[in-house]
Amino acid sequence: TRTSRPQRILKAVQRKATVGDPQSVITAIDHFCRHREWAMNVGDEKGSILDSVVSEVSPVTVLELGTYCGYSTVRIARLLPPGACVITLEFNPDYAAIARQVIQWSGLEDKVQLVEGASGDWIPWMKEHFGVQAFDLVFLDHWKERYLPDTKLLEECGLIQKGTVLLADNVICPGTPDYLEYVRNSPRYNSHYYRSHLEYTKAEDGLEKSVFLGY
Ligand SMILES: C[S@@+](CC[C@H](N)C(=O)[O-])C[C@H]1O[C@@H](n2cnc3c(N)ncnc32)[C@H](O)[C@@H]1O
Ligand SMILES: O=C(c1ccccc1)c1ccc(O)c(O)c1[N+](=O)[O-]
Ligand SMILES: [Mg+2]
Repeated sequence: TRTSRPQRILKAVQRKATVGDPQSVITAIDHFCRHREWAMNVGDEKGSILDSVVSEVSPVTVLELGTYCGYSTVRIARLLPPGACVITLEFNPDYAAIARQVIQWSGLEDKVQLVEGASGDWIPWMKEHFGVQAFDLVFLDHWKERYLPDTKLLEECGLIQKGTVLLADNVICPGTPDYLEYVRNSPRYNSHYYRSHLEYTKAEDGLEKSVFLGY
């Protein structure tokens, strides 16, 4: 086919959403993915859980691992107070290019720092390059086998401190068994499972929220 799925998602946003209205961008993507083509956004059902965790944490600095088209980036950024921001990492340049346009359409570009690159390469530079002391919230939603190594890397880099909240998508489907075992068995995390469904489907999935308790 001529266009990619992310390009078709962007078209749906440009056709159906209002510039500067993040909710209309979210609604347009969810409608497209539910009625036209499934896509791996966190979606509306798990997205509502994400919203409640963001509101509860009211973070100043958020790290998102895996941007794709920017759907969850917009969900997070629309809830951030002035001065707060989300740094989102995406290593696929085509996806990053679409996400920039989706984020721009939502009018939230001032609250978002989209970094084109791999989490493993960029996490060690977060302090130096972005002046981040520690993250208040990390949303893990990139390739599932990277959840555990990147969590350990964040710990080693001192980017996870007492009170930092990790929120992980897809802990059931496709599943992140090694990550789940780690956060649920570690004495340094307090974990809770939010049962839900794989985006736009009836399959079980859920989010795992893990609060770092400090060393
Ligand atoms: C499920 S999609 C993200 C969906 C997005 N969080 C949402 O809910 O709208 C996963 C994305 O992570 C990206 N990705 C996977 N591994 C990565 C890594 N190590 N560093 C940066 N991006 C990565 C993929 O290219 C893909 O776009
Ligand atoms: O891995 C997939 C996947 C596997 C196979 C086909 C399509 C997607 C997936 C499915 C649902 C998600 O919410 C998600 O974040 C991902 N992902 O790629 O990171
Ligand atoms: Mg996901």
